Amino acid sequence: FQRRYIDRSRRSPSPSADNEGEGNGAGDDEDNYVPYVPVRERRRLQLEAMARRLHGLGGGPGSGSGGNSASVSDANDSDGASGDREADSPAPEPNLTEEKRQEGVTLLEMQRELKRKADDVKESEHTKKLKEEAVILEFLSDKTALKGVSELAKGIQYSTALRTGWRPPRHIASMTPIECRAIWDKFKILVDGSDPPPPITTFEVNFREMKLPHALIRALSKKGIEKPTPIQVQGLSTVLSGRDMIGIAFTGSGKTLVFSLPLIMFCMEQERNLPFSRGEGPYGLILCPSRELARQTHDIVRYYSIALEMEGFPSLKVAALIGGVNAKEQADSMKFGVHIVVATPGRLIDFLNKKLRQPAGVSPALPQVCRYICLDEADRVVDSTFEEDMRTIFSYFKAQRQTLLFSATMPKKIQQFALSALVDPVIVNVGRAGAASINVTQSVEYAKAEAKMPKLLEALQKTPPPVLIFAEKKADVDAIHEYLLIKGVAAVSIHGGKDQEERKLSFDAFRHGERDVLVATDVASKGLDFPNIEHVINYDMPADIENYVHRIGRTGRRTQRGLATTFINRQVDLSVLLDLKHLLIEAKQTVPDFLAELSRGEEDYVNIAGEVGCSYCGGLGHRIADCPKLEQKQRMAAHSLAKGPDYYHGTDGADY
Ligand SMILES: Nc1ncnc2c1ncn2[C@@H]1O[C@H](COP(=O)(O)OP(=O)(O)OP(=O)(O)O)[C@@H](O)[C@H]1O
Repeated sequence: FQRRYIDRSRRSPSPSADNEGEGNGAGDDEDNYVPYVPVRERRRLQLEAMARRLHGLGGGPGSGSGGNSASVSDANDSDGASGDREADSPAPEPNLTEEKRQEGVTLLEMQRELKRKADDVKESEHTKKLKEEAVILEFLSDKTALKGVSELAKGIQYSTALRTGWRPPRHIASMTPIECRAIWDKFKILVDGSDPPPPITTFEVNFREMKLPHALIRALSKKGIEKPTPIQVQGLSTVLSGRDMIGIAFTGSGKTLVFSLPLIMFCMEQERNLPFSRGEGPYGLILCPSRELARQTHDIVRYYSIALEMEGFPSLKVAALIGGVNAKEQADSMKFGVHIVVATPGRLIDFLNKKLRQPAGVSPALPQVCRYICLDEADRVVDSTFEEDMRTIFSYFKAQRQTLLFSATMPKKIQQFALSALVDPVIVNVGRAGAASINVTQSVEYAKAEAKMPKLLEALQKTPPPVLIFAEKKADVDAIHEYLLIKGVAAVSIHGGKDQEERKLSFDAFRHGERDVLVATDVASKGLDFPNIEHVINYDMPADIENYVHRIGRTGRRTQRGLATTFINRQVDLSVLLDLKHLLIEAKQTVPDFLAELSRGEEDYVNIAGEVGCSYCGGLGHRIADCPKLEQKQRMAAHSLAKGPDYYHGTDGADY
């Protein structure tokens, strides 16, 4: 299994991989066969030989038994990486050792000197690698800013964040930096950016802390929401203060409320001051990568705004612009003014480009008055729609707005892309961007293609329903769905090839517990919050590790625990498997032997000076220079140049 992967690797194998993957050359020349000696053993033999040589020379300072044993134990104590290098580097020549010995240098000192040199080499290699990566990243970043056309034309550069009427209560605002840091440390929150607003640790009922209305606190309470999660502790005060923000936190950790609640509060304030009239709005725009997620977010925003309206607050109009649904009806719903629009990017662009017939009175340039834009699952939105589409959307803005990006996975590349749209942002991290939720137990099983279906039935026995099954291809989703129905399992399915009505029916049946199993492509992997999913089964490993993180994040939400089972086999790309291996290690999960054995020497560069993994896709098992996703994207971009701009559209990724 391992050999196959090493053979399929696009990179030239490392010397150690050559040794391990001797299948290629084995038998070519049996006379030349040299048995493999493990590194630790080689190092021990070398040290023994050196010690013998020193004994043979009659001893001296540091060469007595005490000196030797100190050298050996010191070498054994050193970490594996440096040990490997020492073992691979040639042993000191006997005459050199003798020379040094005569200079009074002990074996221990020589050993330390060798280690220091090896570390220096390693450090300069790492610095070089980091510089190379910065150049690649720089090369990949398009210099066209994510801004409105008029801003670009007039050279407008905003330097301060928008101001809102919200202020933290005095006892919170007066917290010292040390007090803030203590809260961040307690909740494991990393905050970056100038002068971040203070964290707030409770949704205090009597207006004192987050200053949310009682009606909203009650509506939260009805959903079992009493205390803020870590991303809410820092995120809500940041957004309520009007600051731009990048919010990164585990799947199921409550990011949706961080951008929804402040937006509702801002719209209430607007509506109170100057009610929206016919054709006006929206004030806020939320972009989602899939229709189902857009619908879910729309429903959440409606739930809280209706709860407020029932208690005497102004009525807010919330509209959805979602592909696959009657466009005229959607446009009509905005006729009388709209406060908040939740959209998928494709339908929004059609709307902005006036491809859709708009009823009289509806503003053709939607974001003209828009002061708030949020990209939920931001990396997925940008990834699936392309940066160009984002530029189109941003080009319609006419004034400064508050810009927010949220996701559980947010590679550096995406953060860099977004920076031109952000003004003095605050970056809030709870856990590493791209880390899997710690509430999910991850199990990885080897399954040959033909054994997957029976194994699926076995996996379904592991937990009670509801269970989500993911597959990469639409055809596989259909095949699994049919198989499960034949076996008597109450299953439904969704993918990008089904019409919207069918998708909605399946989705609702599963959400309301009328069906036990939902089989889906990645359209259902991002952001969807089905209640109490017990088990996520990956019928196949997704082509990129971020999708894996999103898929398994459909279970283990809030504080619940969940199980994820993933089938892998030799068809999976080596890079993706290495990403998976390191993700499992990071999450302290059991790594099966067949995965643990896979290696191409990546351990040495998974973490370079604190920079972990690939800055393009976030995978932990490779660096940007070896990123399979980047490679594929560039190949596809070359194709699309030949085929025209619509080449990508219509896939499950671009779920318009
Ligand atoms: N403070 C809270 N206490 C308890 N439950 C909460 C809290 N905040 C949100 N929730 C609930 O947690 C669930 C997950 O929230 P949400 O969908 O916002 O997560 P997310 O971080 O956006 O996940 P994903 O990355 O998958 O999109 C929802 O059911 C939500 O109602």
